[in-house]
Amino acid sequence: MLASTPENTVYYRAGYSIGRQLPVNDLEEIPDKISALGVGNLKLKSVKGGKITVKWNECFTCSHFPPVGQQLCYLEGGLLAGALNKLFKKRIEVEETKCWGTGEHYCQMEATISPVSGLDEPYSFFPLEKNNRLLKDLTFQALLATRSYRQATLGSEKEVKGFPLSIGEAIFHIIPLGLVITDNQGRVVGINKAGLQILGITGQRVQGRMLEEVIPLAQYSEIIQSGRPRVWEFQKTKGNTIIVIGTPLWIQSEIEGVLYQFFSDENEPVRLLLEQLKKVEARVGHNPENFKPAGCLFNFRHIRTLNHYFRDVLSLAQKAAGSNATVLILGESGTGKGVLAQAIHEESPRRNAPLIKVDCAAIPPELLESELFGYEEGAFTGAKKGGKPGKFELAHGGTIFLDEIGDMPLNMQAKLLRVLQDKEIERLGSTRTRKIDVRVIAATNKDLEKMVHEGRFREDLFYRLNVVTLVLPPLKERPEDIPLLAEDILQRLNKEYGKKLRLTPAAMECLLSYSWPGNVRELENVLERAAILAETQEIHPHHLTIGYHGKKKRVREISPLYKVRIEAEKEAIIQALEAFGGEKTRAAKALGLSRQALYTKMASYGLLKN
Ligand SMILES: Nc1ncnc2c1ncn2[C@@H]1O[C@H](COP(=O)(O)OP(=O)(O)OP(=O)(O)O)[C@@H](O)[C@H]1O
Repeated sequence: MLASTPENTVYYRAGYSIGRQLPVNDLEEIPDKISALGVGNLKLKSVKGGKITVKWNECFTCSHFPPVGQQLCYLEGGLLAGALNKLFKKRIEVEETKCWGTGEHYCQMEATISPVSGLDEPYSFFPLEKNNRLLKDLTFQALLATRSYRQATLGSEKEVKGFPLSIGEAIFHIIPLGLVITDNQGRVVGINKAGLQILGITGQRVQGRMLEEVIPLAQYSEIIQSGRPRVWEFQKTKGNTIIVIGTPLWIQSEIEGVLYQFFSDENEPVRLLLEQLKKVEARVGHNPENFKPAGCLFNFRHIRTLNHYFRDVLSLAQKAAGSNATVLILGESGTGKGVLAQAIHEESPRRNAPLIKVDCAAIPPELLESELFGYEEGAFTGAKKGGKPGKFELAHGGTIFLDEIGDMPLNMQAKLLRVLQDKEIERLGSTRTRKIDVRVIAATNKDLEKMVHEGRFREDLFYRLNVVTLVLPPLKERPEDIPLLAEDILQRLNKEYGKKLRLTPAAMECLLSYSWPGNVRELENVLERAAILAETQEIHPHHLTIGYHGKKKRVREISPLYKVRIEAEKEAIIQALEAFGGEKTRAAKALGLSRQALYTKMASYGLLKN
């Protein structure tokens, strides 16, 4: 392999990951696609058997260096290996056979294609799909490191020779992203300078310390166990949010360690990258049971309110978080019951263990028992080989969030009660009991007391759950929070859409005059829609498509007819696209337009993503 030291490996792998995401359909395309990233000019020199030779003129990394007597172009080698792997779906090794850094006039890379096929993806750093802008941004980030190196070392040859680190090490330290490498026991093997700076631990000795001491909420065991990259974020005590991407470092078929890259969320390409990652994770259903969506942890700081009653509820919740007490959260749909459950878990001593969500209303009653308690192999037709652990087992040591508990069938309520009393479960089809240590948070928008009176909810279970009860007020009872929430939501949307939207006083008036039957969720939806509709930086009342039933008074302002027509057209296009899952041909047909006419209108209304 081209990269020989751990630091060079990091660089090679970053290139590999980017290369793998280039949209290439045949070998001839690869030189152009890589050249377009701004890393030099590539030409295919020869293709013989399983060997492909590429000439690399003006290679970015080494064309800026005086000859230093060693190979340098790890990022470039990785890029080529990644792109070839994508094309051939086979393991590729790239060797740098000539390099400017060793005095040649161009770099030459030789790629060897393994005869064994299979979609080999050992370095899955950045699952970005086909987003070219991000690819370029990331390549650029990596290139910045080289440039910094050049600035640090250019001058005299003596200076380069006198540089105390290997080139790879130098890059590792100069790269403007925080990097930490751990071994497979979670011990820190290396941390670069940006890393020390971002974490604010400059000067302290971290080498050899456990990762948790360096990066809070570190998820190294999950990465080692699953072999998959993870993304999460944490908040510095005073300061911005830090986003961490942890990637397993495979050496042959063993995970030898984990590379953590971390960034501050102020960095635009990084924020975009994170969003992309979240979308990919959501689409592939990555770890669907885990209620900790990467980068979206709610804690008490995120739940802001000016309402006295709600403040009291939050203060009780915060006290309860420190204990093991069962919590029952009541409130209308969309008031933030799920958000509060997350905040309680995050504030509790169990925060480093899983928070597992079970939506009791969404799981068919006949499956609920096996979902909650798991099953043994052969327990029923179609049971998975080896059996399956239930949510209670998965939540061991952590918290289980039983959402929509009011929808749990009576027979399951009896079984749940037994589990809560005995603190042990039995998988379906098994006689073995397993001890479980799980904290329970339950939530519902139903009137449980009424259900108890009507015999639809077990009284004993109700009292078992009703240890600490938190009742969330609907938004209409805390209108003073609307500006606060709107501001938070707009801030997030502005980041998401790259806009600087603000509400006009009339629009704010509109929000305040509405009764919000769908609570905070509805407010989020209304603002998200407005963010798409707004053609300037201002959100006006006519951008707020507020549900008719909840209106306290008329909110639409009188507008010139041409504006009304434009808004109506825009609205119809959005609706049609939503109805056909974004399929433009079908949406165009339903709207009585040609596909081209639809594109033109979408472009003029700012509905085309760049
Ligand atoms: N205080 C808050 N600040 C910011 N966003 C919030 C807040 N409360 C709720 N939200 C947002 O409102 C939406 C609904 O919240 P959540 O799912 O927690 O409500 P819920 O009461 O559990 O709803 P349901 O009963 O329908 O499951 C979420 O998208 C959440 O991000």
